[in-house]
Amino acid sequence: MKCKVDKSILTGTITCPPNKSYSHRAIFLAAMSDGKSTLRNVLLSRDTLATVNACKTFGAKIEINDSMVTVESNGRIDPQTLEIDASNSGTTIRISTAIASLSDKTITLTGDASLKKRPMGPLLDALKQLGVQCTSTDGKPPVTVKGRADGGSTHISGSISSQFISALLISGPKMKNGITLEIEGNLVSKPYLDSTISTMKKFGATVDTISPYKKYKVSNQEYKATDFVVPSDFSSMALLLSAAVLLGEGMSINASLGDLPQGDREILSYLEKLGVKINIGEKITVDSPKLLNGGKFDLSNNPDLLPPMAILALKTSKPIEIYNVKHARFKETDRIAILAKELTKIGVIVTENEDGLVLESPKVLKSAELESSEDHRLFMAFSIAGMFVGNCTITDPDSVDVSYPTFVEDMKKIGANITV
Ligand SMILES: O=C(O)C1=C[C@@H](OP(=O)(O)O)[C@@H](O)[C@H](O)C1
Ligand SMILES: C=C(OP(=O)(O)O)C(=O)O
Repeated sequence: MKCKVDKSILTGTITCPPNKSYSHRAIFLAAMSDGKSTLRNVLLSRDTLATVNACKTFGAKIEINDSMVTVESNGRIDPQTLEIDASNSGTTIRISTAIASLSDKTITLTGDASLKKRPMGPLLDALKQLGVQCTSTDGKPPVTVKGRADGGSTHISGSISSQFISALLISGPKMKNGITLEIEGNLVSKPYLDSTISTMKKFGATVDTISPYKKYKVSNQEYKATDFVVPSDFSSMALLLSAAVLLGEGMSINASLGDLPQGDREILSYLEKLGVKINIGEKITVDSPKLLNGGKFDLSNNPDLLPPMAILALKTSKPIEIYNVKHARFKETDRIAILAKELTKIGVIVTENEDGLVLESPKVLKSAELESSEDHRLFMAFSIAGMFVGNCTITDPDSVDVSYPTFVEDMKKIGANITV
């Protein structure tokens, strides 16, 4: 499927969707807690519904009423079926794989064509050290695990994904010996570990940080059912902020920021460095210069900011250099390669490096068909870029149901010329 986008001026208020990462965590931890948890402002998307289905498989009773989700559980992991389909969600399959290893049944975990290309090896190697039998398809899904994970000491590479570590921390309290986890090399996407530990704390579990992002100890302990409010999602907001910078005239963003840590809040400092003034009041607005400053950006901690940062090259006076984000190649797609190829089509001057991109403003803007390869963040970024260039076609609009199902209708309400 494709959609057409044309030059647009965005005016009015748009509401940022709930945070996908915290929605996943709250559902998983509630499913591991004895009692009833009430989760509010939960993101309901293809990814988080995959987590709901996984948790129902683990034995939790889950009811969804608009954005309020109630989860009832006895806290035990008792798989009702022997297969979990995580659809397009890396977070779901990584965390579900560790939780599934808490039972003594052989559980298969799989996903869609994109997910079947995403690495699982480091997590499986770490689980084997904890007494779990694991198989994979050349290090990728479908994978199988057979517990019961007793726990103990394990080590894992941090160079590909923080989700492997989040998965082990989350399942640690349920292992009779707890876990001591050592992370080898430099951990990518560090802030997501802070999100994991913060959410675990909300559900009554403590993590002993022996050395931040290097070594953790989690003792055997019970999760406690609780009420949880999901904040707005800075990863999605980054796309709306880039839209405001490129297309906004009187555009504002509604968001409930909360106080839970979000690594992608860094988008605010990156935009300030580019010369954009951010106004955070009842709503969020931006004052953008005609041309941005350019600059160098280490996105090791913020891989999902790559698409919204890359399209800002459409109006930069100096190059935007993005580096230290090789792990963006292991998302729904190889985002570095696709951004390089597709943004070149509309005139952006792109140099692709192994760990990032150098992007210079177009000399001449060119309309084109941009292929998002069913990657939700690429579709949204390319749509915004297409509204700046004009007369573009963008493939795979349905991909947004993964993280921002109302993106097209919300954007149209503030003036986006986008026709699916
Ligand atoms: O833990 C999470 O919720 C996520 C972690 C990040 O992945 P990596 O840790 O694999 O970089 C991020 O890209 C993803 O969108 C969500
Ligand atoms: C990569 C993403 O999520 P996941 O890893 O959960 O698929 C994303 O939301 O961009």
